[in-house]
Amino acid sequence: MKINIINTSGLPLPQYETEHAAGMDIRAFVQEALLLKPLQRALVPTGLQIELPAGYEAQIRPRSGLAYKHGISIVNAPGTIDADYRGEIKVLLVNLSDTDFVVNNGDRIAQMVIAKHETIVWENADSLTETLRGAGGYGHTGK
Ligand SMILES: O=c1ccn([C@H]2C[C@H](O)[C@@H](COP(=O)(O)OP(=O)(O)OP(=O)(O)O)O2)c(=O)[nH]1
Ligand SMILES: [Mg+2]
Repeated sequence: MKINIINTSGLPLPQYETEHAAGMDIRAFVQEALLLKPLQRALVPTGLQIELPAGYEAQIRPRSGLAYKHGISIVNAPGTIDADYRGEIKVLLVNLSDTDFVVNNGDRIAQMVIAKHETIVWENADSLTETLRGAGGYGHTGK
């Protein structure tokens, strides 16, 4: 499937790093290196604008390597790129470690998964079907 993209970053397009990868790594597009102090967050530009077909979304997810080695995550994970959004995609990084982290131009800071979604219509109801779980949750089945 082809999706229109505008790339003003001069960096490589997001790409699948392996044959069956779900996510394409996306890169930071910054004029100068960005310093993220412990617990600091930043909206990191990518220089990318996309045109998703109706019924699709793009999810912006953390990379596990950055999370494990440097405590770098995404505040709103998974970020949601709506099909009707035409602005620049940005990544809301947060440094959850106790040391500074530097983002350089071109660094692969996150990954994007293109996914289908439903658009639903609510049906007002007076009751819902019964299930074994019922209202149980939050660990009610035990460890
Ligand atoms: O990580 C993200 C999340 C969102 N967006 C863009 C695309 C998305 O379509 C738009 C709105 O995102 P969202 O719905 O999550 O934010 P909101 O706070 O609900 O803003 P809005 O009222 O504009 O929908 O912002 C990004 O670039 N990166
Ligand atoms: Mg919204």
